[in-house]
Amino acid sequence: MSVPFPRSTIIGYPRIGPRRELKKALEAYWSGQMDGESLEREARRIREATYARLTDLGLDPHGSAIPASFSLYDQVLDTAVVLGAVPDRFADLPDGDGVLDLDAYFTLARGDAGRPPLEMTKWFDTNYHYLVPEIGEHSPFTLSAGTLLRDVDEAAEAGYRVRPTVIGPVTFLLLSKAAHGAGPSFSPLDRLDDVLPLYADLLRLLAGRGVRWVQFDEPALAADWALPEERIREAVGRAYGRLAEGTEHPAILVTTPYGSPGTHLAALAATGVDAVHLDLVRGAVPSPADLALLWGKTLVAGVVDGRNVWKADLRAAAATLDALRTDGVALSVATSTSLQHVPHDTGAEPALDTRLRSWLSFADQKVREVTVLAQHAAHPGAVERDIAAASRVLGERTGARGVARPEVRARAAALTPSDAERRPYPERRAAQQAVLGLPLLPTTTIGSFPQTADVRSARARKAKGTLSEGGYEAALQDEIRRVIGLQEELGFDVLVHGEPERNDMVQYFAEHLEGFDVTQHGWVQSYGSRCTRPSLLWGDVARAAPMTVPWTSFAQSLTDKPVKGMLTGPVTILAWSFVRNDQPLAETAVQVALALRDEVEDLERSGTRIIQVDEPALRELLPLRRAEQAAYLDWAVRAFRVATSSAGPATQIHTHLCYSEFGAVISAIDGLDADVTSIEAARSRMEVVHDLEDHGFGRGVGPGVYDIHSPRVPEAEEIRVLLQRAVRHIPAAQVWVNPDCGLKTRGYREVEESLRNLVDAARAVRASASIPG
Ligand SMILES: Nc1nc2c(c(=O)[nH]1)N[C@@H](CNc1ccc(C(=O)N[C@@H](CCC(=O)N[C@@H](CCC(=O)N[C@@H](CCC(=O)O)C(=O)O)C(=O)O)C(=O)O)cc1)CN2
Ligand code: MET
Ligand SMILES: [Zn+2]
Repeated sequence: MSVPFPRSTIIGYPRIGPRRELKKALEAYWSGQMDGESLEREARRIREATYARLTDLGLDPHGSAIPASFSLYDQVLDTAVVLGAVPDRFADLPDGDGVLDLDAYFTLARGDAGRPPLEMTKWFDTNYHYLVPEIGEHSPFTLSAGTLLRDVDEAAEAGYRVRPTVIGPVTFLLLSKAAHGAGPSFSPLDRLDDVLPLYADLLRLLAGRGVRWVQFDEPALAADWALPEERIREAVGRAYGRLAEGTEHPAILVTTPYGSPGTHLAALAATGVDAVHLDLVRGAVPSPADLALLWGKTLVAGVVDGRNVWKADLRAAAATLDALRTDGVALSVATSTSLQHVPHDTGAEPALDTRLRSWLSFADQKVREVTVLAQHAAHPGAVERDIAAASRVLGERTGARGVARPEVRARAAALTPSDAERRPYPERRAAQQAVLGLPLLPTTTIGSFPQTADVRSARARKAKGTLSEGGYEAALQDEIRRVIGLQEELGFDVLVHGEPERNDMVQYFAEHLEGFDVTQHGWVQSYGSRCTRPSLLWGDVARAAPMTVPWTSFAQSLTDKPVKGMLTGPVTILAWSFVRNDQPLAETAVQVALALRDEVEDLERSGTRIIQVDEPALRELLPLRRAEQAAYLDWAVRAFRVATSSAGPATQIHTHLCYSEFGAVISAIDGLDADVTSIEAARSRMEVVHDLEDHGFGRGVGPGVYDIHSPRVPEAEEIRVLLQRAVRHIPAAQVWVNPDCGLKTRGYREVEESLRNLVDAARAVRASASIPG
């Protein structure tokens, strides 16, 4: 019999540190300013501080309630390393005593001169990015559990019995891609039987270290995949049937965050696993029949939202827990997902409006909510005061000024279909060509130029008050002058102002729109050491004044070439913010769209002839279950069109997409009705042009020809080959030439050279392309 599962837990905690200590240590190490020993020491300090903090907040330090969920870079990479699933090109990396050396680990994550890193992609429907393991038909697996064992021992030394967390075998293989050279019918899940013995060995090793509970994360069970559902269900049953066999292993918790496991729940419940976690925020509350399946196990009820920052409705959560009370099923309380998606502590935000702050719950506050609800589950009525206090706050939030603004709602309600409709494309195309007179294969960039240390430091000094508004503005104008000058010198056809005024493409707009607030320290890991501060969208959204017009107009005053206005689209603004949870996303999207519509009108009025509205997160919010996708794409496309459709026919609307595979949503992209769509393509060697061709995409497209995620400078010849490939599949008259994405994370040296090569390549192809019609 296993030891009981703790009454309260969380399934993961932020790793970056309350003041981004891990980010700073990693970047210092990578730049050679910190040695490996110091980095390891800092990481250990962060882990121990986390255990101490979680103990203070009420998790049992000895009862396996604290997850050992730390990672130096990414949890999927960590599991790949545990399984020895390292692609061939890294075969020569040193691996001493079962612990991959630090530099080897970072080489997998970041690549080196001769080797590209593992590919990075979105983690479910979040703004977190994981590294994609590459699994071939015969890739060897070898257990390398050193880091996991070290974490357990180190915690024990400090007085904690923690719960190791690993990505479960089904999710690990579903998230992997087939290694280069695998047959067309191969899928990494075919290797399930080859990884299970390693997982079983791992369990034995952990048991030997005194571990009582192990957590296997299986978020993949909450999504639909290309493989048939039965195939995955069978894999779940086989995997956990095997791992839960016998008694010589720690008890097993399987988590299913980000949605409902659907029919996989029965498969899981039929195995000997000891506890199952359900996401009861995004996923459905199980029926009595489903509950009966869990007889003899612990149901770890994820009732506290791990994706959002609003104080929990404790009364509703308590009612959910009451409904789950079932004979023979032990109940434990948890978060719906890992807390890696939320900032550490609202206590770090003294500058935030006190009213708004009282509505918020970051990671540390959520741990408290979990422990309060666990007390309710054990002794109904015991925490009535806390529950009543939470309801009071919720009531205040509902009635607070700015949360429901009649004029904003009336405007959204008055929208008609024609407000989301522009003139037919052929008419627009002719009008735009008359105004713009662009050459074949026009060249442009995606918007941002390198964010220099000077620009960031100017922004930090302005925030501190040591640089005046005027001084800041002058510094940014200097930067815009440099960016315009550079683009003119390089010979670009459509220029940008470079976005130096933006700390982040979403936060900048949040700082200028009503209904939003921003935090000082609310950082959330996006990938590796990179973080964002998601904005807080708490009220009805409206635009008080133009947000971008002065910068764009200033840039336009410096050149005769057209300067593109640059906005972030409604879906992306929602995806990268913490959004109010008291109304459907679709309604909030329309409000943001209307605020952007005002900006589009002002840009147009000030003489801007081209306006780009970025939607890199269009694919990110796509529901994990197919059945819900059409409804989402419908409102997402409509929001974009509401934002852009007031533009006259001669105004050219661009959009930009990146950070995802867009093949699955090509129809929706077409539905945006943008005149020009730039889309990430260089990293995948132009694969997307096939999707565009098959779809018969009829308007302008700029498949990226320069991978901006790496400091490598592409040769003109290489870019020319990509462009040639593009014009073989898409009529040259439709093709634009641009990088994959913005240049803000790059340095000027490599950018200048790369852009010069890009313009050279465009000229070469222009000279050779036949102009149809
Ligand atoms: N929100 C969002 N999500 C996104 C993206 C994106 O651009 N934005 N891109 C995709 C990939 N994700 C990314 C996420 C973050 C970064 C990134 O570079 N983040 C920066 C922070 C950018 C920022 O907010 N900068 C601020 C504040 C920077 C800062 O740390 N300031 C220092 C002081 C600065 C100084 O004195 O030099 C401090 O506060 O301590 C600014 O420029 O003003 C980082 O982690 O370092 C890149 C890609 C998908 N999701
Ligand atoms: N306009 C933005 C930029 O160039 C688009 C970025 S998409 C992540 O940075
Ligand atoms: Zn982009």
